[in-house]
Amino acid sequence: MWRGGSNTRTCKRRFFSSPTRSRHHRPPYICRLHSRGSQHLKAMAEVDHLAAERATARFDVEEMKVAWAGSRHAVHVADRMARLVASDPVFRKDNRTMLSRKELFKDTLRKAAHAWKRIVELRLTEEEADLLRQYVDQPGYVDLHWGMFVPAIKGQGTEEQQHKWLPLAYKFQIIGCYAQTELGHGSNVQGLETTATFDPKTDEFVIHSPTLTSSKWWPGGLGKASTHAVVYARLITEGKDYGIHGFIVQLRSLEDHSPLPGVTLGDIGGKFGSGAYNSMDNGVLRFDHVRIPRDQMLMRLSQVTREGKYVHSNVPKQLLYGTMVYVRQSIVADASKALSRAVCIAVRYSAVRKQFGSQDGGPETQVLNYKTQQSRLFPLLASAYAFRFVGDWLNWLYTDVTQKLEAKDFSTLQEAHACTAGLKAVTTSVTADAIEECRKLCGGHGYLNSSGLPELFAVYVPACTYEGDNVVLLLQVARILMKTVSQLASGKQPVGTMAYMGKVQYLMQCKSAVSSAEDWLNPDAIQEAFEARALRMAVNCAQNISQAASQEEAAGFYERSPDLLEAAVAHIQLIIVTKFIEKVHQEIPGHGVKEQLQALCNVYALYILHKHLGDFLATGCITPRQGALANEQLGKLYAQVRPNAVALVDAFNYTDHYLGSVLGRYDGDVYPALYEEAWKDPLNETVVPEGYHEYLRPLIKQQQLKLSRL
Ligand SMILES: CCCCCCCC/C=C\CCCCC/C=C/C(=O)SCCNC(=O)CCNC(=O)[C@H](O)C(C)(C)COP(=O)(O)OP(=O)(O)OC[C@H]1O[C@@H](n2cnc3c(N)ncnc32)[C@H](O)[C@@H]1OP(=O)(O)O
Ligand SMILES: Cc1cc2nc3c(=O)[nH]c(=O)nc-3n(C[C@H](O)[C@H](O)[C@H](O)COP(=O)(O)OP(=O)(O)OC[C@H]3O[C@@H](n4cnc5c(N)ncnc54)[C@H](O)[C@@H]3O)c2cc1C
Repeated sequence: MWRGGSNTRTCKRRFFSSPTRSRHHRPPYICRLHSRGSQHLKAMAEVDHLAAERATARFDVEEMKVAWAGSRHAVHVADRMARLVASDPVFRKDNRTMLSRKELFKDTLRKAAHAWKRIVELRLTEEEADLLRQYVDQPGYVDLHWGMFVPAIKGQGTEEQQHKWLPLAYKFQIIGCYAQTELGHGSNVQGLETTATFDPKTDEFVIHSPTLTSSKWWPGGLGKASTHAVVYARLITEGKDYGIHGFIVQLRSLEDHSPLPGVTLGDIGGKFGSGAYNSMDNGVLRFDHVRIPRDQMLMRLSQVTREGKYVHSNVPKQLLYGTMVYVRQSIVADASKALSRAVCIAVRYSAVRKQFGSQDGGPETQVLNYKTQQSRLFPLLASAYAFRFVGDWLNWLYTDVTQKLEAKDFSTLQEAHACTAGLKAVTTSVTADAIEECRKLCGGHGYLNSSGLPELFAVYVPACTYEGDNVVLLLQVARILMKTVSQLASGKQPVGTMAYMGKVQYLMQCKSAVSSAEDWLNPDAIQEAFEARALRMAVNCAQNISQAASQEEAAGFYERSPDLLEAAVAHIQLIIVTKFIEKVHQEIPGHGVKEQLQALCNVYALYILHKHLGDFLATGCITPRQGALANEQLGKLYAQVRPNAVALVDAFNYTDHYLGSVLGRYDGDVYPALYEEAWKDPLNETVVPEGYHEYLRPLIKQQQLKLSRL
């Protein structure tokens, strides 16, 4: 009966109804846990398996938390919001990868509603509310509502339009998304096909999807949740196509959520990974001559008059792309969060995990002590810090440019575009690859969902594509680099992050003075090598393009685009290194904090130099010997980081809830957690699996029968 009986009875039921028997069948460790109950678990949680690691840190972790978060206030608020989320059972997420798509989506709606309830009840500030949503850590329609719909209205709506729509959005009386991408075009925004044709008879726009490929496809929150969208469509008036513009369109009834007449919409289907981005209802949308009032065209940049006349304000057309610029800078800030989570898991687990080295019965070696582990992991740790600081700087730049735009100063628009596009591309590509590397650094256990790494990767990796495919964005940077190089001859001095190109005479011929490994600790030596490499790569590309004299410039650019991509990456890496060096030059309080950041800055720079040694050598910035010295210094830096590694990830100040990883637990008590987690899998709900009677038993019996006949 027990073995062959109903396989739908759960283990839980059996354990409680027949303790003796269940103990017999239940894995021994679980029995021990349950018999001792929560007291035992509590006692276990008090053991800090990483205490010895924490004791070797040579800096003040609390002060490093401040350096990471940006201020004492930021640490305090983040801490409060993280704990608020972690202690609320509604925000539980450990079961997420086991939910069906429908359950996961409903769970997301529930969490979003509960988060909003808490935000209102506790009267949280905008800063606190943003953090709370971040710690809920589940992609959902609210990301697009707050992250793109509201900013699009703020950036492209007139005062009057903002006055009308923003209060509705702020109180969730409407839910909005950002509907730009179509089935046929995403990267090429000018190629979008949806039309918005002005009808002067009724003072309305007619929104229409003329082809299958014009169907809106991908917008997050569109599939099931949104009532409204900012829709990007070709504006046609007086028979003329004026290109892409934004329109506020209602999609669903505010009474029963059904699609409005002429609107067809739904979810586009399951996406990569279990759990992960499947909590988001990315959607498809088609319009069949849907009419909206004229005043629902976002009219800050250009207008259509009552008579149907098109009027463009005296501002650059690219301001239409402002929402994307805003989100790209947020994505850079987000990269350091995702990367630091993965690194935190891999560092803590590497300190716990031991393999080999105990021939004489002594302790085995912590895998974190292997030089190969360090050389793979510490550059990622350094990158997390580097991205954090360049993200802060980019946020400053964005705010500065926005203020200038308000004052009708458009001089820094190109700089904002190049920096947001390039940094978004480099930081997301590195982070996605780094999460996967962290999974490998955790060996087999990293492949388990309970490590948190597979889901983190699956959620993160589309960042390389959304908000602009990374290659497309880097080519934008390359174009600006080529423009800047071409202007050098005319004596125009480049500004902002391109200013170094003004030192062209020097940087094209300088030779690095490094003669010992320690010389690479000099920030000037690093800065010079990175500047010379970036400039020489850009100039080489420009020369190659112009030498293809038979070709048009655009054709030359197309031909050389793989090299241009590398030149753009070199330029962006220079920005990251420069901003890290500038950060370390600042006053940084706290015992040993500045020294640790200095070491990480050097790790980041020398790792990039080592990884891209080909570029540095090919452009003649450094000699092979100097390259070898950089690698030698890198090894010394890894040894310096090693005793501080666990404390450096503690400084991220992540709760176990937010990390969502049995391998990255703060207390390092990994094995009982892994063991316990396994038994939560739905497959373990029954001892005998479903399907046994249909498939396994007949197979075994058949074989037994055959054998018995022999
Ligand atoms: C939503 C969450 C918000 C915050 C949370 C942060 C945390 C994030 C975590 C999770 C959130 C996940 C949410 C994901 C949501 C995803 C949304 C989307 O994907 S929305 C769709 C995004 N689509 C794109 O990015 C499309 C990319 N394509 C383009 O941007 C353009 O087509 C282009 C590639 C730039 C080309 O444009 P175009 O053909 O018009 O022009 P060009 O000829 O190339 O250039 C003409 C000149 O314009 C300049 N330019 C181009 N872009 C800009 C810009 N943005 N700003 C300023 N200037 C720009 C360009 O340099 C040319 O200049 P000149 O040479 O003429 O001087
Ligand atoms: C998870 C997710 C969420 C999204 N959310 C939204 C949303 O909320 N709203 C919205 O409007 N959109 C959204 N998008 C769409 C997203 O913005 C686009 O997918 C993205 O801009 C890339 O465009 P594409 O899909 O057309 O790629 P494609 O351009 O078709 O890219 C395909 C390949 O072609 C290459 N390529 C394209 N053009 C060039 C070129 N000029 N030179 C060299 N190579 C090129 C690319 O590098 C890539 O390798 C989302 C996408 C994802 C994956």
